[in-house]
Amino acid sequence: MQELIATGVTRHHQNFKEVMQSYYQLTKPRIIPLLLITTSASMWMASNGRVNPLLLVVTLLGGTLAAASAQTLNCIYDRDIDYTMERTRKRPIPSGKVQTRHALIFAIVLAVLSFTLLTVFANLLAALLAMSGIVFYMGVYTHFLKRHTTQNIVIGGAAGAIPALVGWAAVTGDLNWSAWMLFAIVFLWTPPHFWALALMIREDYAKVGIPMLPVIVGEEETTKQIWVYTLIMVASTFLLIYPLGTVGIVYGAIATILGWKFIQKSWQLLHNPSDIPLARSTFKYSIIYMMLLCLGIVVDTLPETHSLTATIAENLQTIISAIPIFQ
Ligand code: HEM
Ligand SMILES: CC(C)=CCC/C(C)=C/CC/C(C)=C/COP(=O)(O)OP(=O)(O)O
Repeated sequence: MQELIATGVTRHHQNFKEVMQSYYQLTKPRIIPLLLITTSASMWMASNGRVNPLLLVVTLLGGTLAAASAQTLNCIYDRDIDYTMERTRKRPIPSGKVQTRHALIFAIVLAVLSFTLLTVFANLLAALLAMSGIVFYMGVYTHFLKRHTTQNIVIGGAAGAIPALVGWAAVTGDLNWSAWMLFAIVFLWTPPHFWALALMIREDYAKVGIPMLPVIVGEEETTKQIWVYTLIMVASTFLLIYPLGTVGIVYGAIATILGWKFIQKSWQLLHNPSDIPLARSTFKYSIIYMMLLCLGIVVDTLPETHSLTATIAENLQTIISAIPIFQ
């Protein structure tokens, strides 16, 4: 198969629009918005709700280019298994729409553009972190882990959590505990996110010999691990409130409601490990969860929210002190 692609036998003739679409597909574009949402949440936290709009645009653009480069390299490396798996067969390289050599040039151009943009308009740390995301996703996850260990996405998940660090670094030029905490939340979120999906498509992974957890240890053990990671992840979301104090009560309320729902889903899955629709719903919820949690961070850190909660607290204090038993 690789030979076939390498010799270009399967190459397709496409018009300009189709070529553009093929390169766009190489970047696995549906995943990028959520990576940018975690970057944005981090930028809002780092700037106490006052993000410089230009820096935001530049950082998100740099992040998009870096993630697109990483995904393109992954498409090149995994072209053999992508050809065999149902879900990935139509990707541009296995379907012969883009040649491997051209994809490589595309990935390099994207990475160079990302590095330049971030270095010039944000800072060197943000640029280096974005590049480390590419290296880790490609070198550590795709090359070393994906085909060799059931812990592939646990360790590899660190790549997907790096955009949170990029966001913080772009604002402050530095990293602190809060930045690492958001990194840890995304890191711990990745196993429930991915294993719920892997439960649905484990036959596909089994076919190409990828040792995704459900393929090797089965559904029951996988749902146990999803349960444990969900509990630790949800608990970790509160560390941003205490002891870190980066976010407050509004985020706390949102994290509680969202976390409770995630725990419920994982619990149901734990007791119904073969329920594929439930696994699908848990996977979809994991995405909504991360989106809304990040939105919660943004809303919580806005100066308007601070003044609103301060006013509510003051009024509550006045009301409480007017009640005789509290006087
Ligand atoms: C090693 C870590 C991860 C693995 C192995 C993984 C794997 C996957 C896979 C296989 C899909 C299905 C894609 C498809 O059908 O083409 C998916 C979907 C998705 N992933 Fe992940 N993921 C990881 C981390 C992340 C991270 C960190 C984010 C963002 C913060 C993310 C966001 C998404 C989104 C938004 C989708 C849904 C895309 C759609 O609408 O089809 N993933 N993930
Ligand atoms: C800062 C920076 C550039 C970070 C990189 C972040 C990044 C690209 C994360 C991607 C995570 C992800 C969707 C993995 C799926 O890979 P897979 O190969 O298992 O999926 P597949 O089976 O669909 O090919």
